[in-house]
Amino acid sequence: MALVSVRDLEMRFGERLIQRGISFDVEPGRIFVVMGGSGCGKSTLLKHMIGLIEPAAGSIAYEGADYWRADDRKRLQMREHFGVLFQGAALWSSMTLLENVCVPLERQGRLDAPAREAKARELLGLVGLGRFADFFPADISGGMKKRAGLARAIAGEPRLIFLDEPSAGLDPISSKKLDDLILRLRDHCGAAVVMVTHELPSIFAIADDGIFLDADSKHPIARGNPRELRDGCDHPTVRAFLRREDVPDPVPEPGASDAVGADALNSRREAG
Ligand SMILES: Nc1ncnc2c1ncn2[C@@H]1O[C@H](COP(=O)(O)OP(=O)(O)OP(=O)(O)O)[C@@H](O)[C@H]1O
Repeated sequence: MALVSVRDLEMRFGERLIQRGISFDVEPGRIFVVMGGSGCGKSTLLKHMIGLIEPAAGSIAYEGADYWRADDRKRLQMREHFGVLFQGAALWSSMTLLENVCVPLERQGRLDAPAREAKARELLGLVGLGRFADFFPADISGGMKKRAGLARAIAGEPRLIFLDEPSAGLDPISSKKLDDLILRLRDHCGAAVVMVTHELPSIFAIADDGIFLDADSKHPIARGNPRELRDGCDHPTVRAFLRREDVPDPVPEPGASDAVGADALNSRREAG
């Protein structure tokens, strides 16, 4: 059985449709990437999946249990298996890295204080921050914050890790290190990863599977292994994104004269 099954999901803010017809499965131990241009609804999809926003229609099930039809107790149980790293890492600035990583362990209530601290130190070591346990977030770099955020996200030994643009703002070397770390953490926890990212090198290096959301048509336009989509998908938007090809110029509005159409196209080119 799939770890996650999303079926015919429809996402709206009030009357405004963001996406509809989203269906996919995520299998245990796989890295699944949500792709698409700015504003198509990738982060919104993650927020639906972690229980922050209720779908307008459709379902999201974890190991066969429908999240939004479950009672509060069952939902809480499901959320205990999630590890989440939002954009910006969202560490608590008044706490040291060690204290930040201890928070989910305290919430779980399974370990006493010395065992929590030992576990948090082990996790910080795993992400290469062992020497920085007593630092505050303001005193470390952006890449280190992301790694600390990852340590916190996996502290509760999640079965499912959600990452929203983990390598945004990182230089290519830090970004590559973060990719390697995500693979190691996936292997360490045996968890599945659902990740939003624009970083093509990351997508091709670590994603097993994925979905491509389209802002214009407001539904997914491709699904599958990103490398296979890059090499075999014919949709112009998917090709433009994954192969960095030019997007074809829009067809001029019917009725517009050639001169007006050419002017409009030229001014668009100058503006762009
Ligand atoms: N709380 C909200 N209320 C109303 N509209 C929202 C809200 N959050 C997001 N939106 C809108 O929903 C659309 C999708 O936003 P979302 O942040 O999910 O896009 P995205 O694909 O993650 O974009 P990006 O790649 O730029 O981060 C956008 O048009 C955004 O303005």
